[in-house]
Amino acid sequence: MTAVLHLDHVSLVHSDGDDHVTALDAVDLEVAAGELVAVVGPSGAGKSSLLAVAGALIPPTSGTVRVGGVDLAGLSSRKLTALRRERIGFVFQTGNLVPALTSLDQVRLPLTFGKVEDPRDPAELLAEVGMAHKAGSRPHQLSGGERQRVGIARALVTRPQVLLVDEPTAALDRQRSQDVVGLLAREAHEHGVAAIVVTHDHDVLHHCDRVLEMVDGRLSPQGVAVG
Ligand SMILES: Nc1ncnc2c1ncn2[C@@H]1O[C@H](COP(=O)(O)OP(=O)(O)OP(=O)(O)O)[C@@H](O)[C@H]1O
Repeated sequence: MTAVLHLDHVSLVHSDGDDHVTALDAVDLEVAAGELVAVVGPSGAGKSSLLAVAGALIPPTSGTVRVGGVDLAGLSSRKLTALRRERIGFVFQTGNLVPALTSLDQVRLPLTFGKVEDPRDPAELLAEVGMAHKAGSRPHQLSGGERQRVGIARALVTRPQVLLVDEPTAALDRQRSQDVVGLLAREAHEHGVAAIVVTHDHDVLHHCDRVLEMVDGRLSPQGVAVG
């Protein structure tokens, strides 16, 4: 399998005056096209930092991040913005939808920021995530699970190579959590997306192809002590 997302010895140190916090400590990670990787771990372990670095939102302090073979360190801020828009999809805890927009317009939104080669059809995508019947609804008319589905469709409309998902089930009951993570797995597998989902929810891990654990900024296969 081809790895789409490569992190090679990535460290991230947050500095605040004389205070230094190592959020990521020499992280190596490869995620292949069509693979859903779960990252679990205690609060403050560095999981959000991992998504921020993998998603080209924060440059690492050291190490290399490559998306689709492109080393992010070599890119201007304009090129980084374009790469984020075209190749990376983000899904946040609560869906992060725009209050005034209908579900269909939420999914169209990423296509209005600039030219996208070969986007997916927003209406078809909405149907694929089981939300065609709510195409005209606004976020306040949707349940938490429905908002997440719309947020997932929005993240996928540009056909990203990489999908980064932060705690998608935090606000959901058990059944909806299963449905949402099952949907993420299906989308990753069927559309060849390299996906990472950060979660505290151990009930959804069976949907994922691999489970990694982050402790004190270090990443290891779940159940393996970090030394
Ligand atoms: N901007 C920042 N400045 C300073 N320290 C930061 C900053 N962002 C994160 N940190 C620190 O880096 C470490 C990792 O934080 P991060 O948010 O990545 O953890 P997390 O695993 O996502 O936690 P949670 O599960 O609570 O969301 C923590 O010690 C945190 O306090």
